[in-house]
Amino acid sequence: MTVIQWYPGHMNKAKNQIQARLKLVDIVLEIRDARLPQSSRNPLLDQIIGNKPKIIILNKSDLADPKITQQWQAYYHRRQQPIVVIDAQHQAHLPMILTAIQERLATKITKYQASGVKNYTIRAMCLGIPNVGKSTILNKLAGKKIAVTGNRPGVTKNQNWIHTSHYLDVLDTPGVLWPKIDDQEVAIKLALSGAIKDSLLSSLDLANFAWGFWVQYYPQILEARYHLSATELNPNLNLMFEKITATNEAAGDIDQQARQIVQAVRQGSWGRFTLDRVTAND
Ligand SMILES: Nc1nc2c(ncn2[C@@H]2O[C@H](COP(=O)(O)OP(=O)(O)OP(=O)(O)O)[C@@H](O)[C@H]2O)c(=O)[nH]1
Repeated sequence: MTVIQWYPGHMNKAKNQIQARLKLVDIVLEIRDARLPQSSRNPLLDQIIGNKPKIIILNKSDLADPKITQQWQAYYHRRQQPIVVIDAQHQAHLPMILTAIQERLATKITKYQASGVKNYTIRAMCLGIPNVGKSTILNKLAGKKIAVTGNRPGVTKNQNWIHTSHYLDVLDTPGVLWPKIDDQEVAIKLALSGAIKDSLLSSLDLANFAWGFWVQYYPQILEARYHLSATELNPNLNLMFEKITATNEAAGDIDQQARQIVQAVRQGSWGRFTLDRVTAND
């Protein structure tokens, strides 16, 4: 996982690099974490890419709550925003990206075909915040391990095209944008999913948030894991420490317990989860 120290100068540099490369492509693949369909995006991205066609790829779907992923798919369908849900570790999921590109660029492709161009190439680039799986997706598209380099601030790279086995070329240099973390809740969600460094937030804050969230959305997991009855479960973690310390996995002082909770969430020991929710008004 890479964590970038993000300053306004860096942001501008990344923006300029991405904008320069945008001119080379027909379509943007915006990679997000399926556990955080909203928090793992940089809201500036749409401003940066303007009218360029875009497909959202919700990656790491194997870690997300499948019911909520379906709700997010419906949410973006309602907005006519193409979206693909994948687990990039599975090669078999990748054709879904190609299909979505074909659909999104159908008019362009039809034009090529009508004018007799047989060997047309569609060019794409991946964009996203750190750790969402950009390199993994590029490697899978390439069908081999390639040296993927993000546009780290201050580093100028030559870009190469990855020729996939189809009519699609993808830039081997993904655009990296820092997430918008001026909101404490977004920062906590990103830290719980491993997108930003632990040291940016206290484990206790993370554990408190996780506990409250699980009590609300996944209570059965906590009940089973910490041998609690439904009536014992309290959303306030401070009131629960004594009870959960009785289980092996959450022993030690409060800080230690908090760290264990965060680790358990990250490792998936608290099950699959989605921290961003579609609300009734969406
Ligand atoms: N479970 C799961 N893990 C994934 C998936 N895709 C990527 N990963 C893992 O997530 C971590 C980050 O993946 P990368 O491909 O390095 O992410 P990136 O966006 O290129 O990250 P930066 O280089 O920090 O910008 C790695 O440990 C991957 O193995 C997925 O679909 N499911």
